[in-house]
Amino acid sequence: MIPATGQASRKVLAAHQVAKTYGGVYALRDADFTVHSGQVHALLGENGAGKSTLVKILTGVHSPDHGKVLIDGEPVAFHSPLHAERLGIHAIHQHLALVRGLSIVDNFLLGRTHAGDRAGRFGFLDRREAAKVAEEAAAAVGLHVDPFTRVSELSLPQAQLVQIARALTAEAKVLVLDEPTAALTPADRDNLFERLDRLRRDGVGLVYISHRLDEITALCDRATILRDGRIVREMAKDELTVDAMIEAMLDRPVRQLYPPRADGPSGSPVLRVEKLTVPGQPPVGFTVNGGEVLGLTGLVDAGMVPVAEAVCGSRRAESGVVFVDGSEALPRTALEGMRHGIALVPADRSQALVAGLSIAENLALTSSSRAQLASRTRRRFRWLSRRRTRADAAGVIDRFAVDPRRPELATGSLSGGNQQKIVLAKAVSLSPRVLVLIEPTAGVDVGSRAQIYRLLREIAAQGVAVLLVSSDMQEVCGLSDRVCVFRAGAIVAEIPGPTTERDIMGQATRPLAGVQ
Ligand SMILES: Nc1ncnc2c1ncn2[C@@H]1O[C@H](COP(=O)(O)OP(=O)(O)OP(=O)(O)O)[C@@H](O)[C@H]1O
Repeated sequence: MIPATGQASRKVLAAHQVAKTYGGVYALRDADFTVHSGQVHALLGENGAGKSTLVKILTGVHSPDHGKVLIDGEPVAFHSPLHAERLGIHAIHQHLALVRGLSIVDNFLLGRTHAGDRAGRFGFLDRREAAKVAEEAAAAVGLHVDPFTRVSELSLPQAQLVQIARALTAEAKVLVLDEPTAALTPADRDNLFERLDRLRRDGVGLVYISHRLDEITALCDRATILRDGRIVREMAKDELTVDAMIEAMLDRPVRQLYPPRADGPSGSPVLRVEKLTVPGQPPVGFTVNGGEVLGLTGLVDAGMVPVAEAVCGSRRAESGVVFVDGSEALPRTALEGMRHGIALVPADRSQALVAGLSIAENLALTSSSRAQLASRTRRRFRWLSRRRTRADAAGVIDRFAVDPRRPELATGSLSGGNQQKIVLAKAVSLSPRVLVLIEPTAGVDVGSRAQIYRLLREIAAQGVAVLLVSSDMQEVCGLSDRVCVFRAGAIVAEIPGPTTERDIMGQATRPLAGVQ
């Protein structure tokens, strides 16, 4: 295939017969993969298939156990990701790869301050010039902040935008993007795609990982499919339909992504939020009935996340009241929230998991009461408790299709999507009256997403009030019974029944006249 600029496509980066094991288990084997200049190459596969492992080898995060990496046909051994960057290989990883204690501009400058560096713009240390570049690059992806702000003061989506902006200013031969749109609104995503298209036309080779398959169809020139650590198929652009990609990844079709909504009216109000005020936002109120899924959505930082966090107690509200089943329940901590029957699936999965503990141990740490119960039981019947914990975990692994199916594995060693399934399972195991989910399927593969959506419907059908906060508008439309659209911290519209992305965006971007 010839890039749009007319120059011939070159093999800029390649993996040849690459293999990687973790603790003796293959995450990747016999992988041959080539990135061409001027093309967008998708890497597809279920959670745990080996995509991130391949990307980490191609970008200097890990060394392969076998095989080699080649740049422009020459073998290369990266010492570190910064070494790979200096050779023109840049990446936006699924996890945040910024230094949280440093400002945005200092993160932009990291590794780019050497004379003769490929990132020529930062070939000398001029913070003011770098700040200007950082500010412009951030604005171009929809983030308007002071470039001297520390990353630790940003929200997770904002920090992800910084990561994207930093990579886009690099003079890259190859840019690898692992789930870059998880935190983006459709408008920001379109903006990013335009930038990526420009990079493609300039001859940059792009590797793109996403579980949002419509993005692959829109953007990619070819795809490589991984299953259980092996490359099982290559697909050309004209084969990249959503159904064909699902079959290639899962080896089975997914009949229906979103389960049918409940028939008839939902139950009585379970969650009632009145005049809830979080710092810098106007008071808001809404109700969620038992059996109902209420979607909260809007543009990035439209204010729905702080509101949802205040409902759960993971963020302090300034004022307002929250009722669960008619009892006053404005929690001041997440633990208080759990005691009132409110469970949270947070956006940042690292908040909800102890990476060094096993799947079974993380699941056992769900609530103070359960933890106390477990420790009491553990003291008296240590062997029984461990057996029960393992058996509980095995049940969760089956129900949520966690891979690998080994309760004793540390959650830190799971792939991103599988970690997310454990976070969700922890919240569900509390038997909550109100389940609050923030970006619940970011990084989760399409087969597992279908299972999770079915589970959420089942949970709602048991009379639970489900509050879904998501920037994936397809998900909001597919799953919600009703949608509240946020803008500048206020609810600007409540849309009953099935709705469309277009309706939501119309409300999310409407001028603010009349809204406090
Ligand atoms: N640091 C690690 N230690 C042990 N095992 C690991 C580690 N990182 C990954 N693995 C294992 O390697 C396999 C491949 O994981 P990888 O992260 O490459 O999958 P992935 O295709 O990127 O999945 P996802 O879509 O969920 O991000 C998984 O079984 C995972 O549990």
